[in-house]
Amino acid sequence: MRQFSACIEWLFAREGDDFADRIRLAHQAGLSAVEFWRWTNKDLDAIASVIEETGIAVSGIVAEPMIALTNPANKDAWLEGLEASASVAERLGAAVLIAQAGDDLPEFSRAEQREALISALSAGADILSGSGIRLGLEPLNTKIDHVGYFLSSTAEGLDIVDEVGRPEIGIVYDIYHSAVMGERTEDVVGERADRIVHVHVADHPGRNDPGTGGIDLLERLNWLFAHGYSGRVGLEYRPKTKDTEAVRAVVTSLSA
Ligand SMILES: O=C(O)C(=O)CO
Repeated sequence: MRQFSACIEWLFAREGDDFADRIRLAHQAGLSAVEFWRWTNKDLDAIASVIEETGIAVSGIVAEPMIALTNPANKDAWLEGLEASASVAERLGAAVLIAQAGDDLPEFSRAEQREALISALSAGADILSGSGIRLGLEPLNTKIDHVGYFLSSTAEGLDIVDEVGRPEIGIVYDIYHSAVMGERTEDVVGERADRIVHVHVADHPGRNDPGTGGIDLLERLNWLFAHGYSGRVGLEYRPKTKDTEAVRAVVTSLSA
């Protein structure tokens, strides 16, 4: 059965609720996993205790600090943060850490930035080795949400992952970002679905609930699972309503 993970930065975010409350709501809605972005701004004790209470899983968190890996000067600070992020992931049972490449920096050539990225990720693989945690580099769209970001191409992200050549390093494939960039999943992923550590979905336009826009999300998910992806589907969208039933309907509509 396809497993879903609610991104509680947006889902179940009701006024006055803290993140522990959002996790409880996700559990009540029948979700088996949640994910969130930064961990340094969260009450980790409260989160750990609600995970214990509900039995829900944390699928992934973001590796901090979120500094540009495209800048070689950031490597040491990022690696130090990665160690701390991996400890938090271990504590919460999260198998995925998300890495963002950072902006395309005018003071460096594209080749220099790619080199910096590969060097940071390779050293990051040493830190994660044996932990069971995989780090996913996330391509993002540069047309709407992340103008100026270095990595908007899924194929280039996969090339970088292949150049690093370590099982600990993969990509997060966000179908929304990919579709906004005009990519077709089968063209850009090809035979490399096993390098995807996590998938995100949202519809376009609006980055709202699947079914509110024009992306063929179910077909793309079906293709990914048929071609070797076996992880969770992260519901990372801005919900149009705060209605739990709407989340359930999304899960049903994207289930195999
Ligand atoms: O920052 C974004 O837009 C993301 O997709 C984070 O996962």
